[in-house]
Amino acid sequence: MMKPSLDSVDSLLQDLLVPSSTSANSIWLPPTSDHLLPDASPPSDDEPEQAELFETDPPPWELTVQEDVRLASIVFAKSPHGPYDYRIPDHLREELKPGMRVGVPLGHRRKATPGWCVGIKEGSSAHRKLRDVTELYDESPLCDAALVRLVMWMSHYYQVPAGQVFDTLIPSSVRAAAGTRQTTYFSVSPDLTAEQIEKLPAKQKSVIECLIVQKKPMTAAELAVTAQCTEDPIRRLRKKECIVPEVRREMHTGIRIQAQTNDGEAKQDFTLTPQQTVALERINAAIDGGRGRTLLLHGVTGSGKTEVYIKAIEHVVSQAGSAIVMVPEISLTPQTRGRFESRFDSVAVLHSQMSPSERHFHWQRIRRGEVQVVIGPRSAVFAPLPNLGLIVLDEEHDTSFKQDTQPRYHARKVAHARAMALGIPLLLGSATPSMEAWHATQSGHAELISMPDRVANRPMPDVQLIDLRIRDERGVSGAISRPLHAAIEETLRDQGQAILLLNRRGFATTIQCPSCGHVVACPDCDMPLTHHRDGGKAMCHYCDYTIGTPPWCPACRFDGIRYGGLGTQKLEVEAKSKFPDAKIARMDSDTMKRPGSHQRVLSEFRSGEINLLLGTQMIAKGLDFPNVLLVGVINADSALHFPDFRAAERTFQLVTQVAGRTGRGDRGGRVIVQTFSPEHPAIQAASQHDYLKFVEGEMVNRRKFNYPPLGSVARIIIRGPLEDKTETVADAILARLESARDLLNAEVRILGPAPPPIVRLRGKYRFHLLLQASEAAVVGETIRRALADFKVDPKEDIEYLIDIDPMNLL
Ligand SMILES: Nc1ncnc2c1ncn2[C@@H]1O[C@H](COP(=O)(O)OP(=O)(O)OP(=O)(O)O)[C@@H](O)[C@H]1O
Ligand SMILES: [Zn+2]
Repeated sequence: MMKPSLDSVDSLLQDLLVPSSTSANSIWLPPTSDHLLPDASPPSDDEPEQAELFETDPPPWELTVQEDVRLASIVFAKSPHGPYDYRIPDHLREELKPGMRVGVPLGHRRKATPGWCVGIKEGSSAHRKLRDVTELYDESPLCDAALVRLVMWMSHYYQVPAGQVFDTLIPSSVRAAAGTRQTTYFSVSPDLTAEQIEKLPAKQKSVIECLIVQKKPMTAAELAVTAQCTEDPIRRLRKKECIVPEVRREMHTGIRIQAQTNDGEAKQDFTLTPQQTVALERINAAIDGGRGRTLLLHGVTGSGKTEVYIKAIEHVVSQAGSAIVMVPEISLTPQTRGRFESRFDSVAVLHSQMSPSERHFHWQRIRRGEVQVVIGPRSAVFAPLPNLGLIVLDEEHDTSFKQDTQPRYHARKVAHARAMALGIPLLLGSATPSMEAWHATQSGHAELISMPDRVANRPMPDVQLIDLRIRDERGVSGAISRPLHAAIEETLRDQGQAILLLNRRGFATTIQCPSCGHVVACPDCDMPLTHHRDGGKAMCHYCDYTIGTPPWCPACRFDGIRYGGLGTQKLEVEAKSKFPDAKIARMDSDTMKRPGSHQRVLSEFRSGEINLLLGTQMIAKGLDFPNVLLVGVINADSALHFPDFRAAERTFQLVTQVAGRTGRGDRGGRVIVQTFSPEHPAIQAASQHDYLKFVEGEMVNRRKFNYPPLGSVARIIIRGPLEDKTETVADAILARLESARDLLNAEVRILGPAPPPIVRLRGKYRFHLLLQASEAAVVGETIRRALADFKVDPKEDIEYLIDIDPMNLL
């Protein structure tokens, strides 16, 4: 039998799902297909070909009967990935639907292989050897037809097996039915006659009468209590088939919807500002328009975007619709939750600290249509709301919306695909829109809505740049410069609150021997270890490798080893000694490990128990505290010199966002930014609150090199335990990419293979290749062609990963 031709599968999908538009940026193009999958059958080259042994063609008189078979396309998470066709046996004909899990024979495997049904069609098995679907694992589909199409689109676009996308889309807690148990209910057999009942022994008779009176199926335990008997008569009735069992899967009663949370912020409802009113009108018009479109709400920090989202969702809910709101995980603060929970009857908040049964419970509620608003991080984009009317992506520029493991999807991109397929608006919101979103507004793929002013006529805070190259500015010791020191003192004196940003955790970021120069590094990643004061640990921030901090140099035994570089722990020590009366809290991923720690610190900050909050970018986003009179940025350049074309964009966003945490009340606010590069355009623009100036300048840089959003980039990472073997595979991939490019006559620039900035990670050597072209489809097709049947010898333990639209080039 023939192997399915990948080319044909591929080009079909390509035609179906990615319209070959000539528009500049296919990032914004929707999947638009109602179709499902092309024909294919599982590979069987490892099986003896039946045709060689027998005559398999059916005799002509059987052909007509065979025309009428129903086929299911099945995909798998592990190789081979499918889709392959299977015959649906008669007893599953009515039950099996796309979006369900099945078990099918695959190759020589003894046990049924689990897979997902992605399509059903009528067909003929006359000329093909088809095997049957043997198991059906779900009673109803785990995702509807629209989500199945989204899976197929993601699989195609991100070049990930559809089975793996399903496993991402449907949480494992749902697949495992976490928090449920099977219960057997009994009802009276319909065949049981009154005469037969009369003849039953007394106990059994009373059980039957019980069931008749109650008019509903009951469990054995319930029956025993109601009929006041042991379980023995029930067992006997069951054996005689006088009562029939029915197994149901039910949620534990133990799971409760989490109590509504709030950090103490008073409930609000205000009249909208004129800018908010206009924004809302335009969003509502899009909701009513019934077409898929993207809107970018560019509102400066403190312009009241959240209120606009809430009002727009109220509009959706008033028409019996529902909405998804995605926020960076870190903005899932009690404040955000509280604002939504106080305005809607039923909100489901999804977050990473949920237990599997909680997650499953919410998923079921969402699917049953009991939830109006789902709030969560990027994975909320898959929430199975039945009447979805709006998707909101708040802080759309945030890098946490890109998943950094397979499938490496971006929530913005997937949300766009889902919204367009459903014909509903996608609302992106940010004070510092990503270059991608901005470009979309400039190229006509998204509508721009601006809110250039803060609510209540509040001014943007003044920003003062401190040039750290000048000794007088820098101050004598420590990380807090003289002017910042004075400003903190003044703020504390005025009973105000201050926020200090330092985007590095730990105490010291390098541990180096001043005698021989040895730097203590991770044996698996070659990156310097960070010294953490609590517990005296030296940790790798890339793989969590941890040792006790060495008291002397491991290389030359010199005992004056030095801790260099500055982390939040060290800043905390400095702040405590410089401001002994201040109540200081540190917020970074080390102090925020325990569930609820976030909420605790933020409530204490709101109540004023804490007046100096310092931390990593965690404190830079979304927080809205009116009494914050000062924001200090300890080192604005920390992200500026990364080898990444987005370094300037990230710096601009971080500084603008953290600066935006002040001046949000009636008492005003100011910002002090310490930097070694005060003249850098990103820092200049951030200090002037000038987004337009920044994007315009940055767009020129991007255009020069055809970087996103003007072109499209993909990255292939090759990793393995031996450097030279890994490089050989990388070279082989390069050769294939080049010939695919030539074959397709595609204009694709291929860079590398080269070692990325992180040369070694978790003990694996790494190489990467970058592909660039003006259209995503061209990059994607080149990779698909090149790697369709590329296999690495499994003995060598070398992997390659495809990252479409990478957000991180380390
Ligand atoms: N129309 C209004 N009148 C008065 N206050 C308002 C109005 N709309 C919103 N606010 C308040 O203004 C503050 C800022 O709003 P919000 O937090 O939504 O800003 P934002 O645009 O999301 O800012 P950021 O991008 O910094 O997170 C909040 O305290 C909010 O309650
Ligand atoms: Zn490491």
